Amino acid sequence: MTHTPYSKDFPVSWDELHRNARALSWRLLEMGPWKGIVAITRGGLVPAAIIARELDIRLIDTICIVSYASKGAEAAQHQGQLNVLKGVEGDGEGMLLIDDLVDTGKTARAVREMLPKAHFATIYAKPAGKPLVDTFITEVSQDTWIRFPWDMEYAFSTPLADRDR
Ligand SMILES: O=P(O)(O)OC[C@H]1O[C@H](OP(=O)(O)OP(=O)(O)O)[C@H](O)[C@@H]1O
Ligand SMILES: O=c1[nH]c(=O)c2nc[nH]c2[nH]1
Ligand SMILES: [Mg+2]
Repeated sequence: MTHTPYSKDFPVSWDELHRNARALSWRLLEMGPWKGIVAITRGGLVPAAIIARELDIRLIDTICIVSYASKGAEAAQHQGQLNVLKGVEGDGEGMLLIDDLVDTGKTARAVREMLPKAHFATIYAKPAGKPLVDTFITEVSQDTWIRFPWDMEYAFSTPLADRDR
């Protein structure tokens, strides 16, 4: 087992994610109008779809970027080099830049440089990344790993009394 900075798990259900994405939509609606959305793949895709539906936005583009390993639950908690597979044209004026979360802020810093005039919004923010986000809904501690519903499935839960403590 390799060491990661994450000691807490924060599982998020589809219901909870939907509710938070709608709460974010309410905030963004008041700040609009918006010309379109740039979703940061892949984590930003689901929040972007919900926000686009709520704000009636039809123009949706992507920045395709990867920084955390994707093979296996533990490997996923290790950040590597940022790899931008696809960018977007322009400076982001009037556009919403949407991601699921900011953690260290490394991804946020890179996308803000690419689209300096865009409004950057996420559902979740950890303290190190928080200053880089214009609007977010829920803060979690830096040592928390958020488990998104698309990364989980229903499984047996070991009773608390049987777990190593
Ligand atoms: O603030 P940071 O430390 O840079 O981390 C945040 C980024 O990490 C995750 O993406 P990831 O690179 O794992 O790719 P994915 O969206 O395809 O899961 C998440 O969706 C954010 O985009
Ligand atoms: O699913 C995820 N949960 C997280 O807490 C996180 N931080 C960076 N990248 C992440 N991906
Ligand atoms: Mg991502």
